[in-house]
Amino acid sequence: MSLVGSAAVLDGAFDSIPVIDIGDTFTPERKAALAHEIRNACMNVGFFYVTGHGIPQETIDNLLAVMEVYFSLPLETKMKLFHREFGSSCRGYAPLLDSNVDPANRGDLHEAFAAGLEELLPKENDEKGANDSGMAGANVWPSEPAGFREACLNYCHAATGVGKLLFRLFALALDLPETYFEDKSKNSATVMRTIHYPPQTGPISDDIVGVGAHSDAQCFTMLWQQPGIQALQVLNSKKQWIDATPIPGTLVINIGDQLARWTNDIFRSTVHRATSNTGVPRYSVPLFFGTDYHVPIEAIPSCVSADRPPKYESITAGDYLHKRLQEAYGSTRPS
Ligand SMILES: O=C(O)CCC(=O)C(=O)O
Ligand SMILES: [Fe+2]
Repeated sequence: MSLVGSAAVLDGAFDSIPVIDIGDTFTPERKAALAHEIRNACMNVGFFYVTGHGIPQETIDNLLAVMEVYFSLPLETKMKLFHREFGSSCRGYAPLLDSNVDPANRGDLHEAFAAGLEELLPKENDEKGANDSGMAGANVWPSEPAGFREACLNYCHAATGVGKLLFRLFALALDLPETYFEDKSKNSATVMRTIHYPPQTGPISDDIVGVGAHSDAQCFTMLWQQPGIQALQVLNSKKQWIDATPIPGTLVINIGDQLARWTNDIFRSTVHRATSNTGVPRYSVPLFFGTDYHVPIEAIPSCVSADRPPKYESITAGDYLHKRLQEAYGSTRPS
């Protein structure tokens, strides 16, 4: 069935999130079968877990270990890299209640540290800062704990490899050449956020939650979430919150608003939130994958028909992201 035809029958009334093994992409047949599974997940749910992603457990364990130490540092130490000093929420430290993605919320009850992809051995002339424009710029790194930068970058490099594979599978899922997104995401605006949610107890309140109901702004997100702690929930078309229970060894992938725009909403950018009242801290690590700053986001022809005309105006990825970050960080009411 055509993409537009399939979209008409899938209604987003899911009650579970599919698990897809991406470990075997060695033959064109296997890739095509995987792309089909991914297409269904993106059209009906907008979320799926992946197994077989190949990120070594040691890389994840090392990252969690440095995150725990980093977030336990005194606030004034972390505030030395306050992201508002650099004018980019994609770099540096964001304290509790700094962002607010849901206007009905009082602020997002988490603190985070953000960085982009860079080589482990810093280059003398880093082209990234020059090329990424407002989306990124050079990273900033805390001087403690030792090994923080290496642990973050090791994870970021491994996860970016998975992201590149997913971009290829998304292209196949959209009946496009496998490399469709490759030249559009060369200098990709990958942003990694390490997040700490402090312990919250009592009933879940919509007034102050870990991260309020939102959809993600970039093309797609790859999330590592701490095993054993339920927090992430995904909204279906019946307005029910479906738990995205952590499954050890998996990553959670979700479509963001830019890919929804590319696909004329055939791929769903599904609203989600994270909140936990377990009384223990929680850590998670989303990586947001986008295209390069000047790439125009406009409906892919296979996602358009006479019955489904383009829903969105063309906008560059950079301008779009800039607007969304203003909304999330500009409307913060810190108390
Ligand atoms: O921490 C989580 O489980 C989700 C985080 C999230 O949705 C985000 O950062 O966009
Ligand atoms: Fe999100």
